[in-house]
Amino acid sequence: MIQVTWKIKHVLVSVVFLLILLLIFFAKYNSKHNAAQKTGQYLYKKFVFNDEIEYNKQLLQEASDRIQELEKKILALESQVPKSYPDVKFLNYLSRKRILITGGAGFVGSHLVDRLMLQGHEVIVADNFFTGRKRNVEHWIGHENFELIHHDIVNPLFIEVDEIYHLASPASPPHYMYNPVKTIKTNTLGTINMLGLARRLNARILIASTSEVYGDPDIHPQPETYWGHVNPIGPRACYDEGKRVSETLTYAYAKQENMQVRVARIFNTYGPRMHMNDGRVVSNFILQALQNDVITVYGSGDQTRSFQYVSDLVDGLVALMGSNYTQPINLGNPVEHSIIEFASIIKGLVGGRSKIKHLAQVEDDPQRRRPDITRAKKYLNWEPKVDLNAGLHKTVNYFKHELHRFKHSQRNKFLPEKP
Ligand SMILES: O=c1ccn([C@@H]2O[C@H](COP(=O)(O)OP(=O)(O)O[C@H]3OC[C@@H](O)[C@H](O)[C@H]3O)[C@@H](O)[C@H]2O)c(=O)[nH]1
Repeated sequence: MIQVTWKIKHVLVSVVFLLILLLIFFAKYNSKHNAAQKTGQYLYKKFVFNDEIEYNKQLLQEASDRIQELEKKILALESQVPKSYPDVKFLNYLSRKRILITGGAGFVGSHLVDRLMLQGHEVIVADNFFTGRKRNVEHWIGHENFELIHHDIVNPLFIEVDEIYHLASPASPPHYMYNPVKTIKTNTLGTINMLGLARRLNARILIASTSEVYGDPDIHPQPETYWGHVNPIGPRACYDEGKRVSETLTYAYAKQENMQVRVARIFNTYGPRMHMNDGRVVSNFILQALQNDVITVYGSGDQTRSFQYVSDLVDGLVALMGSNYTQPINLGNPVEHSIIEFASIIKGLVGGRSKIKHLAQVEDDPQRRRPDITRAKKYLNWEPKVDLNAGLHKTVNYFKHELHRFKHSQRNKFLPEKP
């Protein structure tokens, strides 16, 4: 019995001793294993993790290549699907005209393209895309009555047409001042080329002139008989003197070559398809208000302008081309607003938290401008129909949409710079 107890004790002591040995072994093994784990993590971070970044980069690159490939395929497929166009009127060959619009991809030009296409005419657009955009006329690309030519009218153009609307020229002050020599060339050489083309074809030509031919006027409102008050060497001269020469050339050709000419003096015009960085007051104020930026009023804001909606202008241009009236005609809305008042109108319409900020006055900025439209009423039976609120409402919606589009594109660098 004593021997059995001793044996149990002996076994127990041996088991305890073994357990202690095992514990020591496990403790040592664990600490070694932890160290190894730490070293492993370090090595993993140093080499494998970096590899993982490279690997992810590679995956992204592959994904982007694949997306590009798919986009190309979608474009190819889209070009096979017959495009649908707005319904154009059918005109027989006697009433259908071939009409050239220079600057037809621009703001005003593209609205004129729409009107003439819908009427059933064949329209050819010549544009150098300095301020015009393919997007403005893309809904007509591929239509059998439509043609788009990438052409700078400073160089001659040889085509066959019945009528020419010569609209090509930058029109916004920051744009036309950006390259004044080019602006002068467009309005002199470009106009000579178009008048030469019209003479060769015996085509009727309408020249887009401007209210800027009146300069900073000392007669108010401005009738067409007013000769203007223009600084010939000021920063605006490239445009206002350019357009004055354009008019001079037009009447010189008309007299010398017995041509059919029309001259529209276009006053401040606004509406959808204005460029996001057009730089003129309507687009600036709307974009500033929509983004809660300060509204930039140049000078005191007491200077005045009269704003016409683009569809009214297009009505006037088409009516003028179709009329027998050959002297210059004002096309503008006679409702006049001061610029500070205009800023409040935009703020009221858009809402938001924008504050008005006065910046330095622009050199040679005309102080008052309002068209006398007696001539247009009498000879074209034309006057503007769209009131400011309705026109601005459409324009604000257009710019809202543009902002949304640009937010989702790389091109948002084109947004007007914040002052
Ligand atoms: O951010 C702005 C932009 C413009 N303005 C002011 O608003 C007034 C209108 O300026 P815009 O740049 O819109 O246009 P302007 O009237 O000076 O020229 C225009 O005249 C008629 C057209 O032929 C042309 O499209 C354009 O030359 C100016 O007094 C200008 O100083 C501002 O106060 N803030």
